[in-house]
Amino acid sequence: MTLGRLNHVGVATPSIERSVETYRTLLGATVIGVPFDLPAQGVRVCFVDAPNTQIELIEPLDDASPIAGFLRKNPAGGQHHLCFEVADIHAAIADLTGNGATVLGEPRIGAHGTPIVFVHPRDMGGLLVELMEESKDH
Ligand SMILES: CC[C@H](C(=O)O)C(=O)SCCNC(=O)CCNC(=O)[C@H](O)C(C)(C)COP(=O)(O)OP(=O)(O)OC[C@H]1O[C@@H](n2cnc3c(N)ncnc32)[C@H](O)[C@@H]1OP(=O)(O)O
Ligand SMILES: [Co+2]
Repeated sequence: MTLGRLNHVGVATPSIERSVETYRTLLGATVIGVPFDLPAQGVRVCFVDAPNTQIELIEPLDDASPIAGFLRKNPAGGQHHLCFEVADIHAAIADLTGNGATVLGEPRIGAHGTPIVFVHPRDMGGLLVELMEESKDH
């Protein structure tokens, strides 16, 4: 596989509303999306734009959400994952598994409407990595 651009930095938060206010007032964020739910992934999402990438604020929709588990360990929230773009998610999965990495589950549609997968943190030095198939319409 070929590592593509950093699409977003996933940041877990107990409150998207409070986090948006912090990014706006402390960091001067101006382009802030409308929060939306992704029930299939158990998260509520809000994108904050930076010139070269996005912050993906993610809040748990329920106790079964992976973000709920993260917040139980990190109640204030914090950096959760990095998401890189790939040209072909299936080719990337084949390369990763061929190199012994653990890909978590099957590709599913992520917050940008394209297929995503996650690589287990133990394969990436403690970093949760999301791979997102780059959108074909650009
Ligand atoms: C809508 C999709 C959206 C998008 O961009 O399109 C998103 O990004 S949604 C993001 C939320 N979804 C996910 O995170 C799905 C993938 N995550 C998982 O499958 C789990 O969270 C997993 C496997 C990373 C951790 O599972 P779990 O929390 O149940 O297990 P543990 O707590 O025992 O953790 C095992 C091991 O991993 C370490 N860990 C957990 N979370 C993270 C993290 N975010 N970053 C780094 N490391 C993490 C945890 O500390 C444990 O380490 P150990 O040394 O074994 O104690
Ligand atoms: Co993400």
